[in-house]
Amino acid sequence: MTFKELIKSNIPRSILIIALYILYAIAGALGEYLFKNSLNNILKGNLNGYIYWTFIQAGMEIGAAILLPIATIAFTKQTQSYLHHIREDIMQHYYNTSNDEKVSEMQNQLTGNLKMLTTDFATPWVSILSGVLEMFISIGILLKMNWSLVLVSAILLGINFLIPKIMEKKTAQAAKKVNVKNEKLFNAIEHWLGGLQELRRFSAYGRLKKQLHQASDDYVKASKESCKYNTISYLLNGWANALAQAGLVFFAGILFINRALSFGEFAVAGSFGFTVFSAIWEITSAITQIKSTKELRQEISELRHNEKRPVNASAYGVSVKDLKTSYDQGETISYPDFTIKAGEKVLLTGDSGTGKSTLFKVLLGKLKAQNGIVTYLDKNNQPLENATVGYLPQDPIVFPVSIKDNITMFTEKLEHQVLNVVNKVQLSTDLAKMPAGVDTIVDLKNENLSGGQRQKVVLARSEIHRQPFVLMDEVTSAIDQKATEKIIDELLNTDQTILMIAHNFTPELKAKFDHEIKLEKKGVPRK
Ligand SMILES: Nc1ncnc2c1ncn2[C@@H]1O[C@H](COP(=O)(O)OP(=O)(O)OP(=O)(O)O)[C@@H](O)[C@H]1O
Repeated sequence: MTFKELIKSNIPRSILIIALYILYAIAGALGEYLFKNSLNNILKGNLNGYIYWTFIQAGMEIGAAILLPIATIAFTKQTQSYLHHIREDIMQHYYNTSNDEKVSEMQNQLTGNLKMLTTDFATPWVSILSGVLEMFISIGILLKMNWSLVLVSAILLGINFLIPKIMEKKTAQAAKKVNVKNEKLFNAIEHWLGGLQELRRFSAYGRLKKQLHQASDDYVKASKESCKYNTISYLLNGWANALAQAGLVFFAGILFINRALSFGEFAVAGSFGFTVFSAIWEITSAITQIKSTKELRQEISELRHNEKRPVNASAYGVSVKDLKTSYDQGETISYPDFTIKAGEKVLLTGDSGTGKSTLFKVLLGKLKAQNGIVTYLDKNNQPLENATVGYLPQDPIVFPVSIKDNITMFTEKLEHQVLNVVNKVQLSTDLAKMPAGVDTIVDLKNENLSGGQRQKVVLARSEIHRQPFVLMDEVTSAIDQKATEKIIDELLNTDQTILMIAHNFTPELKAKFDHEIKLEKKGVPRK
């Protein structure tokens, strides 16, 4: 996120915003400057002149007061539509990355971080824009009155610019810490509130409270620290600014005594000094705020740098040789060599913890093999590079749309096959009990589908999309024995290649598969 990008996101609106701020600054400055004429007319005892200039001045001030909110609304619109694009890019990024378990990180990026960008990046730019304009116009007016006023202002300004440097690093570090703690808080909410029912069942409110308390405490502490450094920075800037204003008024007074300024000019010089230094204060505070978001902006721009999701060919089979994997600080798991040819139906069995799910992670490219070769095969069982395989997890993922859409995944041309696949996965009897049938909307909150029904929906989805090679992780674990047997018969009757993890299958059911890969504990695999 850069200012240039923000401007470029809608150039005509950007021009309008800049024009509105220029007009606002001119109207405001003229209003102040013309006060000089009112004062000089009072000193001369000219009432008509005084009234005339006072009305002109008031007109200018009213104009400025109307222009500012219009400019602010236009700028807010610009920022929000730009953030909308960023939000879309971030969504695209998470859609494209293969690692799915990042809900809390995504939430943090889409809510907390974008909010932070609005308050600490976009809004300060308004202060900079209006501040710079006010400063230049005021300096121009001071120059018109007496060049030495500008010289003294410049020296005082230099000092004012240097002051914020003292706190810059601290405020940036503190902002980064707030971001880290915010993500941790989101993580805690996701992980602990996700299991609320279970915690209730075991009366574990104390533990829930402790976990969330800790995470929110850390976040509050980091926010407080960030606020503390921002306040110190604000105070330092403010003090330097107040001193500079007093210095300029003092110098204008000397010029008045030496008759280098009229009384009216002396009076408004102070007010222009105030405008210049207030503008500087606003600008420096805004710059500090913007700089504090540097790392955050870098992180977001990396997220926005979306690479296209590669479209890989579909695998029809796989060959595994000398495969070993291990997790950090975990045991090494060795796998037997095996080949699954196109169209074969293979069962993957083994006790808990023998590495069945880990093998799936390697085949899906989510986990790197420590040793060995995994070769995907095409239709003719020839090696294939960078191929994709389908995957059905044990916990079926359904969306809050109709059962039909959950099966077709919004591909209209597949709709005519829905009833056929619904029969194959034994979902028809379940649908018969639902008044809306396949048009029943899946209610994730009230769970209107049972675990077994959800598994059937996901199996139907896989069946209708016909991925040539699918890894299935206990996909019938919640379905009754009779229906499971019928579903397996249907699955085995297709030309799909299937590698299925299953527990507790009867010997008769197992015998229907082409072969079985049995994993054993302690890295002693047996085929
Ligand atoms: N993310 C992880 N980090 C560290 N160790 C892990 C991780 N995931 C799994 N393991 C370990 O790897 C081993 C194999 O686990 P895996 O989940 O592959 O077994 P599994 O055969 O699928 O078990 P189950 O039948 O219970 O699902 C286990 O010892 C497990 O503790």
